[in-house]
Amino acid sequence: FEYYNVTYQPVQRQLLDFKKNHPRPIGLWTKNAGEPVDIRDTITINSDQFSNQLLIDTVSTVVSERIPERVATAKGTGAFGYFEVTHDVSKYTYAEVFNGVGKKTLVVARFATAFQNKGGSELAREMKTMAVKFYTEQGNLDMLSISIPVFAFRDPMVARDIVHAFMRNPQTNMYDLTSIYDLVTLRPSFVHSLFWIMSDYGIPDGYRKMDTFPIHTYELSSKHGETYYVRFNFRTELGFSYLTTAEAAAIQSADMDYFTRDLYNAIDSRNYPSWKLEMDVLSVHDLKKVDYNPFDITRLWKNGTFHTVPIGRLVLNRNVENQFRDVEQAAFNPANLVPGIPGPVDQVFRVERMFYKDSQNYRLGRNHDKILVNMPLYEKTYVRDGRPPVSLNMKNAPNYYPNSFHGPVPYVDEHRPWKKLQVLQSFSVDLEPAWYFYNYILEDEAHRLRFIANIVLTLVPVTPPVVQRVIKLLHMIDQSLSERVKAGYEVALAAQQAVANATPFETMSFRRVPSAEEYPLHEPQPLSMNPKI
Ligand code: HEM
Repeated sequence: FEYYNVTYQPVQRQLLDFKKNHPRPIGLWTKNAGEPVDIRDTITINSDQFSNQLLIDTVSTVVSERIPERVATAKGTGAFGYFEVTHDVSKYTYAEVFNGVGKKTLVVARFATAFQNKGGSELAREMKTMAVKFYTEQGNLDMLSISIPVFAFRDPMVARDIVHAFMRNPQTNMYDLTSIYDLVTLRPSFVHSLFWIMSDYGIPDGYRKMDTFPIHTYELSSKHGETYYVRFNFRTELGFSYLTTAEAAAIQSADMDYFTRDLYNAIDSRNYPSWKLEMDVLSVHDLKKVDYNPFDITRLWKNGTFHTVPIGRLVLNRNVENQFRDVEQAAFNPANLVPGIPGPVDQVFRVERMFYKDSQNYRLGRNHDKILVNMPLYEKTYVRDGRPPVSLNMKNAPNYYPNSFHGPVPYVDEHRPWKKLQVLQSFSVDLEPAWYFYNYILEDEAHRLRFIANIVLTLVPVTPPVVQRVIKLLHMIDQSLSERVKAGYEVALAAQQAVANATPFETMSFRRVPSAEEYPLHEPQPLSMNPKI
């Protein structure tokens, strides 16, 4: 391998690496049913194509390679790794995965950017995500987390509207800032998360360098029957770092896959990305004292009302070998919980419990839990049949419950809490968290300026009545913020106008090749009137 150039990035030399690891062809090529391929079948021009099974296999499989992309977080990548318990948290939960310092659990993690389609840009200013599936001895625990600590809404009814407004316009097929700001001003619960996105937290410098937050307030139970309410945080051990809008734009012009590249290269070079997992804790006693709703996923918990407990480390140390098999087919479901973690109690979670399954049934099929990457370490169910994969389909075991013939039996979880908190939420929107964010979470004037510049930049293409509503909403949050955004917006608009005036738009034909247009066969026909339009 004289041509093996070690200065290539790992992503660029994957094929060379494969060849290095396999000095000879990996075997005989076969048709789909296993018959070895004769070399004369590989070229089909002027042959009896209908008798060529290789051709039929090839074309019929390539045309059906695609499955629906995820409706959100379609553009992503993933890796395997492990979670190691570093602190004793048995006081809070009896979940095996978090018990026993030094204990390691295999995980698969998927990273994505929220609203891009599969081929989209990772440099977009939007939420990034990390979903982790812990293959625990008590079943899969899935934690879905996002790169900012608050969510956009707490009424699940708007889940569809955020997907529609933040993704492509049905006519123009373009991302449309007008629809985004329109929805934000009509549903002001969005504004707090939008503020986080408009700040430096909106474009982290790659997946490795972002903190992520599972958002919901989870109920935990201890083996002594105590209940705790916690918010988990994954804190990157590399330290959070971000890209400015200008830096991101510069990178994007050359590399829309910057985050994927960075993650793959780092893992391949053994710079394993890692996060500390910790939790902010409120006891039932604390819960009664707080003057805010700790289950509201659009707001932060107030400093001084909770304490933080470290749990362990997440380390990603193995790139996946096949993205489709292990990442595209991965089905993360926040309802996949384990004993000791009864899970979130808010109303958004209740809807997630129902509809992640729905999305995965649609995307991957009803038996998605039997796809290799989703299979738990141990599983015995009464689920049978349906579209493949069916795995062993429980072979000849009894297929109904209860039965008296030794099919799988339930156990008694002695520590399971017998009370369930019922959380009621109010519809009113509190703008104080957004005010607090602008004045206190943005740590200095320089960050505030970048934040304002990012808002201004995104307002320029928005239709003026919606801009007015944005300014009004900002005014209700903080008067000086709205004045600064308004002033910046007017300057940006004037600058844009000046540029437009200086360079009048001209159309020019660059056609170099003859085309049918130049040799019309018939006069253009008027479009027939379609009564349905
Ligand atoms: C009613 C509320 C919600 C709905 C309807 C919803 C819907 C969805 C859907 C349909 C997917 C694609 C799932 C798939 O096909 O595999 C998804 C992915 C995701 N969602 Fe949500 N979501 C909701 C709330 C949340 C919340 C509160 C979080 C915060 C942690 C969240 C974080 C994520 C993440 C991290 C992914 C990516 C999973 C992956 O990488 O495969 N979602 N969501």
